[in-house]
Amino acid sequence: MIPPPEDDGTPRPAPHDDTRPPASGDVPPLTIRDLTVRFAGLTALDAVSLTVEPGTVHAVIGPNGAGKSTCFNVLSGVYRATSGSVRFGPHELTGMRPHRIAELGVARIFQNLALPPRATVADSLLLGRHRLTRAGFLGAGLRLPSAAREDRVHRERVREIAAFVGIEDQLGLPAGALPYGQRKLAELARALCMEPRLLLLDEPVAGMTAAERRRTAAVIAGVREGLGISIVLVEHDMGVVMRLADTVTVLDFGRRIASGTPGDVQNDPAVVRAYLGQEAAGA
Ligand SMILES: Nc1ncnc2c1ncn2[C@@H]1O[C@H](COP(=O)(O)OP(=O)(O)OP(=O)(O)O)[C@@H](O)[C@H]1O
Repeated sequence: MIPPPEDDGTPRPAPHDDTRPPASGDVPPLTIRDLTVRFAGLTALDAVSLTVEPGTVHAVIGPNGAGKSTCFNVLSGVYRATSGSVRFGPHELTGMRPHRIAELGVARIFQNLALPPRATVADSLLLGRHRLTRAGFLGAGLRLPSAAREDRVHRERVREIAAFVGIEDQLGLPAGALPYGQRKLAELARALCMEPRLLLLDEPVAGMTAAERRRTAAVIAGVREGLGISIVLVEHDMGVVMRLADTVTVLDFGRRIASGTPGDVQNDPAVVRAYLGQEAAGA
């Protein structure tokens, strides 16, 4: 059972059960080489390279329009690369369909809310476990004892993950009835229900209150430390980036302009110029 996280502490997930693949130790590097994406004359990503080491948090930051979402869309199979390569261990992800990428253990949460609003949070989280279900449609339909047993195990795991994220009391509610911040936490929980090896987080704290931001950051830190999975984080909140990231890659106009520890990139003159340029443009 996962203990509910302390508000100011780092939550820790439970040990593995037999319905999910071991994450830690089974996480390959994500290697992006010379990734280029063009849209009708506009180069959204220009020969970007980066490596996400197993079990680390790698933040991708940059001013508006820098190419962060485009990068995520290629990683999750939504966009096709014009050229370059994205490897997750032995698998080349470019050209793969989104569901095949998901089957490799790559889970994404979106910038905008994506949970079905009328389904209960519990049902949405159970759907996240679809890839791990062995009984299949027929076994579940025939109410075989093995299917019932498996269903119980999955429901228990959903409850553990919900408690870990701090939404256990909301499991019976429709997702649409939850306040915005809790809905985003429910999305994070759904992604964790896939037992991913690589988690793509697209602005996970955008629109949240300060307390929800702290909670989400603690959950993400707990996921990294407890499960050992890799996380790619796109986030505008620099406090969250600085707290969570092991490595930061900075994009500007589709190009990688810096990469290193949070401390390194924070003081990099090219990064300061890129962000000052954005402020000047917005002024
Ligand atoms: N489907 C598309 N068709 C045409 N242009 C696109 C498409 N998707 C992104 N772009 C363009 O690619 C560039 C990079 O956009 P992208 O959304 O990746 O930036 P971003 O760093 O995620 O920005 P933000 O922080 O505002 O979300 C922008 O100029 C954008 O207009």
